[in-house]
Amino acid sequence: MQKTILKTTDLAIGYQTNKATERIIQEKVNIQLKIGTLTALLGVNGIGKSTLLKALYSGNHILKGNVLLEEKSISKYSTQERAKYISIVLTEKIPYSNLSVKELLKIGRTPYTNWSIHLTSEDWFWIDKAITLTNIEDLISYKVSQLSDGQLQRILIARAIAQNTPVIILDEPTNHLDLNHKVSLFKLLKKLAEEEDKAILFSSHDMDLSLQLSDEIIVLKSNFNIQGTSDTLIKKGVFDYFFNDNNLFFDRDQRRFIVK
Ligand SMILES: Nc1ncnc2c1ncn2[C@@H]1O[C@H](COP(=O)(O)OP(=O)(O)OP(=O)(O)O)[C@@H](O)[C@H]1O
Repeated sequence: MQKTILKTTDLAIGYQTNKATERIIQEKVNIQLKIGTLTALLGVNGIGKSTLLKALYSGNHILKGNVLLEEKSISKYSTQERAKYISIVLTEKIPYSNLSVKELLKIGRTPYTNWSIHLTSEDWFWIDKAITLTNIEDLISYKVSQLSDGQLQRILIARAIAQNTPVIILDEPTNHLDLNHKVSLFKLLKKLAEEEDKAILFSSHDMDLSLQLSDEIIVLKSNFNIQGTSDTLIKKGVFDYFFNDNNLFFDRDQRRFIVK
């Protein structure tokens, strides 16, 4: 039985639009992230995936309920303490473009080095491991500003691996990658989850690959959320009306969407 490291309890997420008004994006969200498990977060544009990911790693945008990391409320962790548990890979452009790739990877170790310039052998161990696992040896001396979007994506994932946290959260990690790199990234994340005992959660619009390669899937719909294996969710018909579009049909046998 895999250990649950992060879970939500009747979580409602959203935004304070003005002093008196809250805009609820999702509510009654009860999900779990388990060690050794690769979990995909799926849902149509604007349904609340990024908002949920932010709530999970930072405690922001929580309107009701709780996010529990190791049974303790996420808001009770200091930023530094939390960074030893959760690393995050976001889609937004990063403000480090003058750094070299190696310097960016060193930033992954700051929860342990406290911004000291002296890295220990353990710090170097994790940086080297991240470089090897993500296959970025040839990019190490590049400046971040010289990277393509797809290369930057891999470097940011390497930084998260260097941070060596039990939980890794990624917001649309495959969105700049070609099919070949998408598949190798999915396989890398799966390997990391299984062999390094990590709980990995990523949001994605790559439905077919997510259904094929994830251990668990969380689906957000309007006023509804559900978690399970892809087999369970397919059998329950969760994907049948996913897009609310008559041109798109989910073929349960082929486990993929087909354009009519
Ligand atoms: N700062 C904000 N204030 C108010 N509403 C916001 C804010 N940021 C996002 N939203 C709204 O929250 C909803 C969910 O947005 P979110 O970015 O979480 O969706 P998403 O599922 O990640 O979408 P996508 O797949 O398009 O990236 C959207 O309706 C969006 O307009």
